[in-house]
Amino acid sequence: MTDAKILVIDDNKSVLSALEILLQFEYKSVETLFNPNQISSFSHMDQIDIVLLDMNFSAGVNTGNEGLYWLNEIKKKSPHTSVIMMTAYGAVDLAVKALKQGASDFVLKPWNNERLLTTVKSAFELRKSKQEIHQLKKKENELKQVINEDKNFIIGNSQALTSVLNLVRKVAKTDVNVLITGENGTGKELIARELHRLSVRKDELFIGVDMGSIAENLFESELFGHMKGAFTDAKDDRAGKFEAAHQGTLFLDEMGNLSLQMQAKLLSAIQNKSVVRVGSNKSIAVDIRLISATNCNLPQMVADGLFREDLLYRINTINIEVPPLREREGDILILADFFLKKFASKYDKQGLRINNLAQEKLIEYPWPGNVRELQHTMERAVILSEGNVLKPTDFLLHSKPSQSFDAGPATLDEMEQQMIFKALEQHDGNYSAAADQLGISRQTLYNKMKKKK
Ligand SMILES: Nc1ncnc2c1ncn2[C@@H]1O[C@H](COP(=O)(O)OP(=O)(O)OP(=O)(O)O)[C@@H](O)[C@H]1O
Repeated sequence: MTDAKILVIDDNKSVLSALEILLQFEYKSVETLFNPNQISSFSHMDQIDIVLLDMNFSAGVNTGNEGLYWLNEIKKKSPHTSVIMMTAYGAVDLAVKALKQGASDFVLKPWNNERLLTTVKSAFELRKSKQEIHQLKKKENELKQVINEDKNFIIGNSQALTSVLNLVRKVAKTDVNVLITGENGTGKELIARELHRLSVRKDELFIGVDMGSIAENLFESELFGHMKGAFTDAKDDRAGKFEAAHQGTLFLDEMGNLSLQMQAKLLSAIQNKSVVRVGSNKSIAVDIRLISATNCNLPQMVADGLFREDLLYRINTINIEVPPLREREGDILILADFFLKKFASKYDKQGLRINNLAQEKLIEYPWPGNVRELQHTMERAVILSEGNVLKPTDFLLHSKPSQSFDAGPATLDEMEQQMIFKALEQHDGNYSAAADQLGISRQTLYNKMKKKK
């Protein structure tokens, strides 16, 4: 017995009882209505899976208009209920009209029992898959909301940041490709998320890809996807980041870290607005808004033969330069206060404040690691704080080695961070040079920085 609810509506009582008997053998619940006027007061239409609806109710009238009218009323009450129209006058144009208005099928009277049961069965299958799609869409939307959640409060009111945000507002509504440049930790990803949040694509996904951390041999599979069996670890068909971002925004971070070979593949996908999964030969169209970011000087890299000019041209329709924190002096204390409150609440240390001397220290410091460094500095100060007032000695700042190393790092992690900041500072934020000095790969350095985000 199928767990479905059927409603039969017909002004002919013998039709009602014949259908009731027939359907009761197959379906768990069969209800009948003799008068279509009862449809308006029928309280649980949204729980009915299938309605079998007569097209002609008033005796002697066979235009089918009453049926179409009631079809409409049912759909208004419960859009996902499947309605099968029944008529003794098998006019094709009427059937077409009913189907156009949302009926799922058509049955001619007198009906053939077997055919009618098959029609009801298919209508029920259709109703089930529609319900599933509806549920999936609902889940998808909920997921999208969670994923796109407002992680991004852009804090600060310096002139430099205000100009950036004005540009962001202007550019967000368009679909042009944007390149965001600026030192590490200045807030480039936050700006990219803001562009997405203010765009027409805001209800779709924002997919971020860290180009610096993708190994060369996995590049194509990560970005364009793969087919099952395309390589040893390809256990299933998988969509890449481009496909995942379809209709949304694709954010490619650390663009300066791509080899020339990766650049060529990327350019081709951007130009063709399509991707081919590894192991397939079918091209899949993708509609994405592309935002890229880098801390490298790409025009200089073009001049040095390290970056393709045609790719730079493609990704850089509009350039948004995020200034370093030392050029946004007005933002330092506002950000410090923001992070102070955030971590005070996280570590249950409400009521903390920064004294004047410490505030001066924060303002004077050049913040080579920018906002990210300020964030870590505040977190550490909050964790280690003993009283309610944070003093200069509570802030361990790395650009003055004598100070910071004399004070001594609190943990191994801290020491690692100090060394990383110091190396980055010595090499003007150049990851490769800093990694060389530290004796680790650029990717490892990168992961260690990101781990602290
Ligand atoms: N104006 C801001 N307001 C609040 N938080 C900020 C701001 N700018 C940056 N942050 C925070 O600082 C951290 C670093 O920012 P983000 O990752 O956007 O920088 P980035 O320039 O993309 O860094 P990278 O170049 O290393 O990828 C994040 O935790 C971010 O939330």
